[in-house]
Amino acid sequence: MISETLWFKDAVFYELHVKAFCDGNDDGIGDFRGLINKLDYLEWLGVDCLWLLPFFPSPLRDDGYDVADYRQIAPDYGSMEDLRMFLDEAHRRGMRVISDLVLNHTSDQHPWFQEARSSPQSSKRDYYVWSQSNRRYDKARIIFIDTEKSNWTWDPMANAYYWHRFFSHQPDLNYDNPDLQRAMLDTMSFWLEQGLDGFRCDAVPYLFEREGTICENLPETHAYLKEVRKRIDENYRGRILLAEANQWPADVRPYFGDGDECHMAFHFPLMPRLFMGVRSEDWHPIVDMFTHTPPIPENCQWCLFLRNHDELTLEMCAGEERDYMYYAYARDPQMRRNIGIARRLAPLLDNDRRKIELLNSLVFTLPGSPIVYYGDEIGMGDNVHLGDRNGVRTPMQWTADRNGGFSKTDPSKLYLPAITDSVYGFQAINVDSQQQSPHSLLHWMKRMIAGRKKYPAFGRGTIVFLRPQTDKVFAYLREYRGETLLLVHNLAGSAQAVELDLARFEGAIPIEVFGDSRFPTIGKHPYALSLAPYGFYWFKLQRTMGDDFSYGFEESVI
Ligand SMILES: OC[C@H]1O[C@H](O[C@H]2O[C@H](CO)[C@@H](O)[C@H](O)[C@H]2O)[C@H](O)[C@@H](O)[C@@H]1O
Ligand SMILES: [Ca+2]
Repeated sequence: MISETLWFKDAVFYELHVKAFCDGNDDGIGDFRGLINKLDYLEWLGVDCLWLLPFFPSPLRDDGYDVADYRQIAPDYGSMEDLRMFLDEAHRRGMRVISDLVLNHTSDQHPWFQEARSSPQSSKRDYYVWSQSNRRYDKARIIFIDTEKSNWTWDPMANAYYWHRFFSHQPDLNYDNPDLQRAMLDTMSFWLEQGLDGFRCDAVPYLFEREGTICENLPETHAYLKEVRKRIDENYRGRILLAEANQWPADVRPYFGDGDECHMAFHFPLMPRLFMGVRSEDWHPIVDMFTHTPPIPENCQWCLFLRNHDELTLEMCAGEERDYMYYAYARDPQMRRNIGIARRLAPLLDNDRRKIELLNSLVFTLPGSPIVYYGDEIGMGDNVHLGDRNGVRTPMQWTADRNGGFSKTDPSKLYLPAITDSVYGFQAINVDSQQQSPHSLLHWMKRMIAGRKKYPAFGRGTIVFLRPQTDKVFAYLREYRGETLLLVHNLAGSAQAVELDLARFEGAIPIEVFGDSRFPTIGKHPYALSLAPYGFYWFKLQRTMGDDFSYGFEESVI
């Protein structure tokens, strides 16, 4: 029996920013009331869990990742009552909701920091990391290299330097302080009591600092996360922790612990390799990444994504690979941010519907749970001229009406301008028109979400990569409790013929799952398929009488 506490292994996630989704009071900023009005849409789409970006009071110098109060809601987004109503309505529709938990740092406007800087005697002084020297921890890299010159900033009021891994207005919290540790655990409980189903734990590798190390992934961080998990297991079973650790898989693996730390973690390095694989028409970069991915405990899951609210990060790409990604996907320097590319999915893929479907098919069928970034289900565009990462955070496009149906306010009052260009503007790309067209990308995404949810093997199964002669055809098997799926993707922009060694499945009938059509029975000889440019198949291998499907080939559990 599938355990309900492992729901996240079968779930399709959907990431959204409250402020960007729907404006319920027409002041130009999205809010919980607006979001409630759109829950029917999300239920219709079929997603299982919403991930909300930070919705707490904030000076918004890092779009809410600079938290000024951990226990309130930013007034622009609504009240606590609105949040509770939203959670009830989401839960009533069978959807779960997780939010960001910004553990590593606060805004410099947080009362803790204001108090801490005011006096060395303040009870909050030790909540932050202070020094008289800016040379400590000098092995730690600077993450936002496009804006920051140092991880230390001098505070004239405190008469000391304070430590920050991100923007200088985001002082790092000091996890060596037991009171701070407790305060953050209590913050977590506070939101779980309101009904949240878990957290995306922002920037988890950086919680502790130790001299002589790079100050990432330290044992102390894992010990603290185990405490966090313990509190969840003891009091909030079924809620989850999703680690945001932009690291190599071997360094992310410890965030799962022995199944006693985070339930999920993003697979950051896989993401650019999916784009590389399609651009170079070669499955090797993708499969290589899985060979670098250690097995994880059975009660854990990877989170797979194509795009999110940040730049398409290239932190986990070495020199040549990074150069290739910039060359392939961001020739215009305006598209680059920090170490990455600030573009949405559709423009990255030249708005080529075939490539958009192909890449989505990969994140929906490789081991892990997929996350869809709001707007990517309709192929929304971006605006590279907006600062920071704002170009991919513009208002959701609902209709062809004023402001794309996001808000009735004067367009000049929107928190960010809506996309209006002739290709991606809301007049051309919106939910309303795509809902009316059965062949739209939106309907296709809905069908794919439903298709994935029919087969537990996607969320729970083993994977075996087939190695066809051609580099252009990426094929693999997913297997779970006797259910075998065969996935075949043509990474090339030209039609391909392929022969797959499926002799072990002799007698089985591949059923193409979207059309429910039977393909020729698998025989002793290589199985021949032809694929359209960027085409792909999802097959269920249907047994015939007497098949036991015990193949004896090596299975890799990822
Ligand atoms: O709160 C600071 C930042 O935290 C997350 O950052 C992550 O995104 C960065 C890219 O923008 C990435 O380089 C870093 O490794 C991550 O921790 C959050 O997603 C950001 O929006 C936020 O600015
Ligand atoms: Ca509003």
